[in-house]
Amino acid sequence: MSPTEAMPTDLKQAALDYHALPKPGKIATEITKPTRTQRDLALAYTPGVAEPVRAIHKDIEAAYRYTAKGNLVAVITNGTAVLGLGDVGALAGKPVMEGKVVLFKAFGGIDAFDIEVDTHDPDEFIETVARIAGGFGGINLEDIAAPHCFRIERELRERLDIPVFHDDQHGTAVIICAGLINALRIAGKRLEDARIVCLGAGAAGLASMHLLTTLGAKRENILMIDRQGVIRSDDHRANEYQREFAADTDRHTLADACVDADVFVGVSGPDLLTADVLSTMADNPIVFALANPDPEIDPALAHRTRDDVIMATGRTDYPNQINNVLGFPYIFRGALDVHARTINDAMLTAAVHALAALAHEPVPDSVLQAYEVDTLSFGREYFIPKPFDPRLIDVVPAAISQAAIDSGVARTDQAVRP
Ligand SMILES: NC(=O)C1=CN([C@@H]2O[C@H](COP(=O)(O)OP(=O)(O)OC[C@H]3O[C@@H](n4cnc5c(N)ncnc54)[C@H](OP(=O)(O)O)[C@@H]3O)[C@@H](O)[C@H]2O)C=CC1
Ligand SMILES: CC(=O)C(=O)O
Ligand SMILES: [Mg+2]
Repeated sequence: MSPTEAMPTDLKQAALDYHALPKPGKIATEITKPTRTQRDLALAYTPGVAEPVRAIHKDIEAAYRYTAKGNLVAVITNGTAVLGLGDVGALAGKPVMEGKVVLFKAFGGIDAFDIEVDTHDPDEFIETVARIAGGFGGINLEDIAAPHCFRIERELRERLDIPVFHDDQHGTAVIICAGLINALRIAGKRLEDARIVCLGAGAAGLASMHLLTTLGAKRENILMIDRQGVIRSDDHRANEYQREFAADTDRHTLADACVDADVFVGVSGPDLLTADVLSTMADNPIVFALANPDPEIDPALAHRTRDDVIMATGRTDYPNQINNVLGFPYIFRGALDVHARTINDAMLTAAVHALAALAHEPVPDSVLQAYEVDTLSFGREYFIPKPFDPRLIDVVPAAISQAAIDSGVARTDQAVRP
């Protein structure tokens, strides 16, 4: 039985009530200026509002000074890969997008709007986003299925001079890399030698394996798998993005691939890693079962199967939550603080190392209280910071802003937080 099937009905009902009451949805807008008097209105609206209009007309960079642009991110989806639920359509993706808006605000202090674009045509999607992007300081693409997500992100990056960031690719990649650096240390293994199996060769899988190789993982040690099996160089079905990882191997199935593997990364769907297959992995196997809401293997089953397993999921209710919530609020915070034009690999790498290092530091009491535990210290049950860690907002954005400045993509060389 998967964890969600095991989820009590009252929790499912509580989730529906949470979203419905006391008023529908999870977000609203907030006014930041006085609006009580005739004079307030004359400033906020006509005639006063004409002054910032003229200033921006003369110099578009003035939008950062006179509008909410600099602290505003659009969370945009087409609903084609919503969590692990698949192509549920743009509107059904809205609760997740509102959720991302909540997390941007709660963890990053960033204002965000969710936008659901109802099209399966990547060109229509790109055109829609490009035309509304100017009012935002950044674009967070969310839950857009591979392979369209790759072209959508590349073309929008080329067209826009604000960060365009596909969270499921790069946010996930950052957290997987940070978690894996630390998990490998616990296992007593090196990234350079690790034999890695990645189940899911879509947005999250391909971006994560790509970032891992830039950090030292060997491409020849990685096997990528989708519904058809291992992506091999002698089959011709791989798309242009998967071909980077097409392997010279006679292993065809997930079971073949996992024999003696050091690491399993699951970014696919529920209950796909069986106990039998986990049994064949190398000693101290690292299992990141990251599909949401149901992981590739129930952690309880994994621990019953192997007492040496080093385990993480994408969920909040188990130890070691490898989830992009640890990434996007802080990555955008660091980027917005220096009005960055883009988010590049140097910034992602800075985030990886900042997150990995923080897990080695003593854990603040507020985190222990939030998780109702007496102690947490670096080890099998804690190798990635908790989302409620109050140090994240200082440590990660600072590393991102500095990397943006050093790599020449910041508009200012001093971080300014609105
Ligand atoms: N913890 C976290 O922070 C994150 C977790 N995820 C999770 O990762 C999963 C994938 O997301 P994303 O990459 O955006 O989606 P995509 O649609 O881009 O890719 C999904 C990939 O998973 C493969 N897959 C799906 N079901 C199976 C299966 N039964 N057997 C083998 N392969 C399968 C697909 O193969 P095929 O093409 O053959 O169908 C495809 O390669 C989701 O469950 C999502 O919740 C994603 C981002 C962040
Ligand atoms: C966490 C997330 O972004 C996902 O599962 O799609
Ligand atoms: Mg997502």
